[in-house]
Amino acid sequence: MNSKLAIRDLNIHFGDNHAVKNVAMEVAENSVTAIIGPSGCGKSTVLRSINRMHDLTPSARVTGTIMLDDTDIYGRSVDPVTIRRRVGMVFQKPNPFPAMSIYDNVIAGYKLNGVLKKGDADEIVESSLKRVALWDEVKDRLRTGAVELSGGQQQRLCIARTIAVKPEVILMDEPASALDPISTLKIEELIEDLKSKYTIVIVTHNMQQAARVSDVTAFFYIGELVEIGETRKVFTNPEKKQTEDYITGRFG
Ligand SMILES: Nc1ncnc2c1ncn2[C@@H]1O[C@H](COP(=O)(O)OP(=O)(O)OP(=O)(O)O)[C@@H](O)[C@H]1O
Repeated sequence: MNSKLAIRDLNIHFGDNHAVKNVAMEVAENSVTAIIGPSGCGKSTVLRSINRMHDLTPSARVTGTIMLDDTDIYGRSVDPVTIRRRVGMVFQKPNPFPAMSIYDNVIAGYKLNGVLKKGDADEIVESSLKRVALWDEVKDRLRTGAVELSGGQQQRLCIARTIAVKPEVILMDEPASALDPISTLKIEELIEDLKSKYTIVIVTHNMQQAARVSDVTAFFYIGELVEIGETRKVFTNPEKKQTEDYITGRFG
């Protein structure tokens, strides 16, 4: 397996709360890994550690190593901004910039980071929107506000904004949980399509979704990684009783 991410001895505290305990896992390049587990087990906390989002939370303390290829994400000389460019994130609630047009939302990452030539911007907007299958729906109204889109379209726009800056890894925190079934299906199809180019880690509460979209599933319980393996195996023949109890709906 060609590892894109290698997590070792990961511990995360919020003050006295030891939220993530001794986690070790690897994520293969161009794969989809689903993180599942009951509410509060640390799924989002692990996900956010992969692009150093906890840097923004004063009470958070992260120890251990997370290797992104050969880069230790928490290495002393590593700039978190560089990491966030390489590791993009999509949130539960679509969060386009409300004052910006569809067009400007797609290239927002460049606007914050410097100048972009008009021709290059046009090309990035078109290719990113095509990649998320939104181009045909919005190509005639690129200058209208992003908030005029439906929730599902907004989420695809946010994914377009994420991929526009050419990340290597995309983290998704319950990206479809605020969407209707048809929009959810579109996001799931998109995930399948995106993995040819990106490495994806997705947190989901929806076990059918985990089973549909992921190659590998990691089951967490009270801050610990209980089991990680090929999704088909985890769902049909888990190694641990806790995993089996969770996926069969006995708790959670
Ligand atoms: N910013 C924060 N400040 C303090 N504690 C936090 C913070 N974020 C998470 N925690 C704590 O870390 C633990 C794990 O939370 P986390 O959100 O990762 O769980 P989760 O599995 O993603 O839950 P859910 O499925 O409900 O979203 C919880 O005890 C939570 O209270």
